[in-house]
Amino acid sequence: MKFTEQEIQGVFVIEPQKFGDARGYFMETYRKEIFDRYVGEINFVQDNQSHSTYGVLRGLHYQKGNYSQAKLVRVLNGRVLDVAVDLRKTSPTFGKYVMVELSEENNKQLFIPRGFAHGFLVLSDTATFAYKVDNVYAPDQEATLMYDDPSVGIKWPLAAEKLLLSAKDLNGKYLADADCFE
Ligand SMILES: Cc1cn([C@H]2C[C@H](O)[C@@H](COP(=O)(O)OP(=O)(O)O[C@H]3O[C@H](C)C(=O)[C@H](O)[C@H]3O)O2)c(=O)[nH]c1=O
Repeated sequence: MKFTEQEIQGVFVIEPQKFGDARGYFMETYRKEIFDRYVGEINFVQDNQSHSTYGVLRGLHYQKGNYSQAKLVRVLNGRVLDVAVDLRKTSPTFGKYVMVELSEENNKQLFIPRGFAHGFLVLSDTATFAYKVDNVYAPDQEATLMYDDPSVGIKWPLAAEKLLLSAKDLNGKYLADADCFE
């Protein structure tokens, strides 16, 4: 299992070892003792899974304050562009983002610490997305950072008219008004 820290400190791309044979393949996708050695102790408490079609953009979401969630995300089927935006006010990379292609082909995972907005854009016909979080769902603490915030400047490869977003995601806040993290 290979861990590569990204240009935003604390964000890691993780690449599991894949064992192929005539039947198919096997890989360990998470082992706490290894993960904690590279990332620091994280106690995941909830697993999530979503399925989306081409052009769906889910995000950019986060839970406010102490309800914030660290996330370990991966793609079971398909291909997505995964994005994490640093919302930690004291961070030298505040307002900056990491964008990583996660797919069933590259088996890459992304670890996103607490204090980030997270989302992804589906680039395959469909995509099944699975992830662990270290804080349970708190719907009344949810917030959305607008995917098209010019002050963040995320370079999505699809034009806005080709995107499919939920009503919630079309009515988020821009960075200047967002509930960021101390
Ligand atoms: C997140 C969540 C949602 N739900 C229910 C609430 C809604 O009835 C339904 C769909 O929720 P939502 O539209 O918020 O789902 P996504 O747009 O995929 O939200 C996720 O999108 C981005 C990528 C994230 O990183 C977050 O984990 C999460 O906000 O699932 C639950 O019951 N538990 C949960 O933990």
